[in-house]
Amino acid sequence: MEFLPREIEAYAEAHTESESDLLRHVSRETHAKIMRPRMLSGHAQGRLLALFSRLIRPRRILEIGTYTGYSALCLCEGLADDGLLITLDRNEELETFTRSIFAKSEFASRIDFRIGEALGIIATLDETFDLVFIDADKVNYRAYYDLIVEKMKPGGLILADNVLWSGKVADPSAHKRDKETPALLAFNEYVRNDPRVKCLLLPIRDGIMIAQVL
Ligand SMILES: C[S@@+](CC[C@H](N)C(=O)[O-])C[C@H]1O[C@@H](n2cnc3c(N)ncnc32)[C@H](O)[C@@H]1O
Repeated sequence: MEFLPREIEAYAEAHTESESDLLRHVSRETHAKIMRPRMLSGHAQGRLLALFSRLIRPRRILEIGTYTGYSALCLCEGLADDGLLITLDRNEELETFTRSIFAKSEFASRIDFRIGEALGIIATLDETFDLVFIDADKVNYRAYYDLIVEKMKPGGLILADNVLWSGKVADPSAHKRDKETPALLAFNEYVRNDPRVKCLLLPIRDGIMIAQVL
């Protein structure tokens, strides 16, 4: 499914800050060589992630679901001078490709890329975060959120991608067709009712839940 009519997407992108040469390279190489390139955040969403990061100037960012590094590089754009981004992915087959992308970046020394199951790694992190991007397996979103919300600095942002799941969350006939839709329905409801945060479900691309921790 296209998230937006193609001509609208093209118009919006034409009136949005361009991608850097490195981000264009990541996108091109991912589409040419890697399975499921649709998972990559892409131009408009990447610019939004970069904007959030530049507004917050985070010292610590956590990303759950690195894939080929596109969104990680966008999130790094606002890092404070002594800032660090930790990014996690369980797919060992992507490691060499993604490390080679990070090595080309001005942020290479400030990216801590870890391979493994996200739940296990997050539980070991003894950090507090200013910005978190959840973009891994949808069935674990609630578990990631619960682990992370306790590790957030006041005012910090938790962003969760794909919370509209191609519109299935708003289509009752689709609610039982896969395991992701009920998990995302429960996640969106949980965040909406969580007194620890203020939230906005932003219907850009596949939907981003934005939760600001009080
Ligand atoms: C949608 S992609 C991430 C895209 C990337 N954030 C971007 O915007 O360019 C999801 C990634 O999460 C990883 N993933 C899925 N389940 C995971 C888990 N339980 N632990 C760690 N990584 C996981 C997958 O291997 C995949 O690379």
